[in-house]
Amino acid sequence: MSEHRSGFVTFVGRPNAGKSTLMNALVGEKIAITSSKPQTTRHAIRGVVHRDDAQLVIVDTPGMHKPRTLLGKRLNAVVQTTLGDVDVICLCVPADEPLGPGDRYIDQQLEGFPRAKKVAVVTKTDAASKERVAQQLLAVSELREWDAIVPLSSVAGHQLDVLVDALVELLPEGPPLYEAETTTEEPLSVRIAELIREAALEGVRDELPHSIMVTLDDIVRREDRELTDVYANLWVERDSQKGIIIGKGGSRLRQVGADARREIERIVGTQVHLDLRVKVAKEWQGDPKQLGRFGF
Ligand SMILES: Nc1nc2c(ncn2[C@@H]2O[C@H](COP(=O)(O)OP(=O)(O)OP(=O)(O)O)[C@@H](O)[C@H]2O)c(=O)[nH]1
Repeated sequence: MSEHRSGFVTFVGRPNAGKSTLMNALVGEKIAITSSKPQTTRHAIRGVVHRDDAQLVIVDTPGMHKPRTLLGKRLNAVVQTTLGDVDVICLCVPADEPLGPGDRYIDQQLEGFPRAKKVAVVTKTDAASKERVAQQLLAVSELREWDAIVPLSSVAGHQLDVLVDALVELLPEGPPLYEAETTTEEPLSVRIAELIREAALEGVRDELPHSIMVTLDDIVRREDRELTDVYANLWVERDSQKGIIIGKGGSRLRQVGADARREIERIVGTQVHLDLRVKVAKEWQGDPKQLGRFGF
């Protein structure tokens, strides 16, 4: 039997390419949020895939895009640091949309990381015809010399094992880096904040998704009963957005709270009481002080 392998892998690709969904499918536990809104992933989240012969540590990155706001610039800096550290970079390209300037821009950025092996992943094959998938594989293969090219569907669960095999082969030999039970390093507070943000993103449009930020004041596990109190703030940039989030008579906020609570209960393992306050941080995406407070 060959030696044990271990190392770091990250997924890049334009917004909505299916990176978060793929990582969740690989790790088998919901740790990165997914939504139909672009650019919802803001943290470098690690998931760990365990096998007898290998351990694959997956680092999720914010979408790589041309920065327009200060937040955009800081997010890109996170991406640069992440990519400098990993063993394999996977460029995700959806099968159901033609290759565009966004994909080429990111592909060109990969030149800056010569140490990493590079894998092309054609995602969402369930959403495209066989011919379309074949065309996309051809188009992708013309971008560069890849170490591997894998078409797959995270939703249908097709070819995920093929990707894991290909990635493991590209990892250096080394011991396991994490305990066998570990599936994520992300602190509980960050996971909870992300679940609330995911619930809040449901059904909102235009610029609002990017204006939403969630912070946690406290998580208190009651001693006398199976209950956890979560104190959270949902930040928006303008008073008008506050109204949208809260909804008529508070109806929308109640829905967000109920949706988030269900997901939080799954990861904390007790009932949850969620105290969710909506607050305004004026134009926080362009305010260095606010960005610092939010951890960017
Ligand atoms: N049909 C189909 N849809 C998928 C698949 N994978 C992801 N999607 C959908 O594509 C959309 C984007 O998926 P995400 O995983 O959030 O994409 P992302 O690349 O992480 O997006 P950002 O966080 O914006 O960078 C969601 O609506 C997913 O449900 C797939 O295998 N098949």
